[in-house]
Amino acid sequence: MSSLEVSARGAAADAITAHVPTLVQDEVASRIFAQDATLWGKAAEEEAGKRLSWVGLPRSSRPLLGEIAALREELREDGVSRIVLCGMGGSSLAPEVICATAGVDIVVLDSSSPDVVRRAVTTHLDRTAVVVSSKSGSTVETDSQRRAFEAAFADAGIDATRRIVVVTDPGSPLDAEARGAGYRVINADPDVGGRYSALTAFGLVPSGLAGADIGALLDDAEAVADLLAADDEGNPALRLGAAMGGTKPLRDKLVLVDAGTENVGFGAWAEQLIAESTGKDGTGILPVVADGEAPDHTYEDANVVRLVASTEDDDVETLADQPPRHPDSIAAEQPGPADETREDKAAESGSLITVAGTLGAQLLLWEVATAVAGRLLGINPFDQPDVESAKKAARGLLDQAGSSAEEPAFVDGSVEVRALGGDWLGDAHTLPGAVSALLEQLDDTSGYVAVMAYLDREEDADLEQVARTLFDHTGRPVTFGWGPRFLHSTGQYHKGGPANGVFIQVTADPEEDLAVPGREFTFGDFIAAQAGGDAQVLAEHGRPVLRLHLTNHHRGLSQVRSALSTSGA
Ligand SMILES: O=P(O)(O)OC[C@H]1O[C@](O)(CO)[C@@H](O)[C@@H]1O
Repeated sequence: MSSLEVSARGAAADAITAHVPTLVQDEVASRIFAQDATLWGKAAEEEAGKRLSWVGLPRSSRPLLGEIAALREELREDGVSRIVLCGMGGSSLAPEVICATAGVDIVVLDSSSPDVVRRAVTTHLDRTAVVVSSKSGSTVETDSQRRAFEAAFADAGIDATRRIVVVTDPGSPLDAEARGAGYRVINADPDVGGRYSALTAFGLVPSGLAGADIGALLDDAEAVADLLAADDEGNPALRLGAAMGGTKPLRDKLVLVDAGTENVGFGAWAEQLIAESTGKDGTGILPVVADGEAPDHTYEDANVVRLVASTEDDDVETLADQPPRHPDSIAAEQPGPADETREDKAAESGSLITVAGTLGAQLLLWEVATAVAGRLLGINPFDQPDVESAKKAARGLLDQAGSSAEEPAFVDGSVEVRALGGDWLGDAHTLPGAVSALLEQLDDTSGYVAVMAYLDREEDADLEQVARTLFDHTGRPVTFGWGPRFLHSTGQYHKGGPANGVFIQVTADPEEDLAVPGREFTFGDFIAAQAGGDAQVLAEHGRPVLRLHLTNHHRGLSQVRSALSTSGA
């Protein structure tokens, strides 16, 4: 059995029938693996020309294995048993999934919350090593986190050159600075973009140091490389890409449901790959990492992906076994009412894709499929033009650090309420009323709700449940992102994708602020500027944004959870 299987039903299967023959005829798969930059149009050619090296990583990354193993041994001999990874988006999402799937511990620090950073730098520092990962070397979150660790190691009398490992592109600002500081530096392949970097040093170094079997990961990816490069109608990546980007009308909400996959937290990694690759020029695919069952998502623009366990071969047919669907064969395929399951019903009315495969195989599968979907959508899957706008706005607000935020529309208990992006608030004067006013802006055939919580994803984890209650109430897809982590994932889509999102932002004063050594701003200034900057840019794009700021963390959070969970939502 191949370690990679895909099947599709409903609109997704029709998209496969409609597009795969042409993709095969145009030799798209083999051209991707030949790093042909012309596949996405003239405007994308320059960027694509330096962003396709990921197709060779299962082989080209192998020299890293020995270096990482030796470094892991050296650190263990130095008493290290805790690995902290400082990195955003593509510099941390893959190690998070790789380690969770391998069952090894790693602390992923992808927050600028003072309370979160303080916890990371003050816990078991004596047995901690830190991987600082940044492709550009200029991501402010990662730079600030590094500074905090450097200060902590210095205060503890620990030699940072023995405890800080840097992963960055050759020649980045961080590359020179880290080498100058005497840190171990491992350069990554510069011709791979962040969200495609799972099998580069960005994915492998932190995961290997944490104890994951990264050799097996590369083996699993290599085992399917030829299958994914084949100009063949059975190619799972051509089929998944067609199913993702080729439905007609476009089903642009890709609902990722964990239906038993062994790849823990896979949706969080796929979310950045898909949202940041496709969400631009007013189009794109919005990943919706959903809890619950596939059949819950029956809205017309849903394309549901069931991520099943590799061993479930009775539920999944390799597409090579499933003849391309022909319109008059569709009726014959439908199971009779008697033996219809909820899945069948979902498939008939909607669009259902089932994917199984080892993590290594799926990392490569989804990278190829996203590139194929990008071609069908007519966008450049390798740039992220709108991310910079939020970073620029945040920098502008940082320059005004300390100045008070604009006055709230009103305060309800421990929550300051602000409404941006239009005068949709009306006469609402309570938190539930403001939530109702925002949800009235939601288009009931194409809209989505994005909850963006600049809070502590460990301590405040149960807030994520509001995604389900808002979905139950609105019947529309709801995404939940922790800030600023989501800014490097769905953030691009929110600003560059279709203008049909409504946004709920939750921020809070920190328990205690934390200085960023060597900077005029604190972590508290920074995360507030990131939230303010993103809200500002969303509003400038005409998106309605409800900003909720907790003046008392516990009481405010309880009010927000209630307002987003009651039927009044
Ligand atoms: O690895 P870097 O350069 O720090 O960038 C982190 C992330 O930020 C982005 O550049 C923008 O979100 C992502 O594409 C990238 O994965």
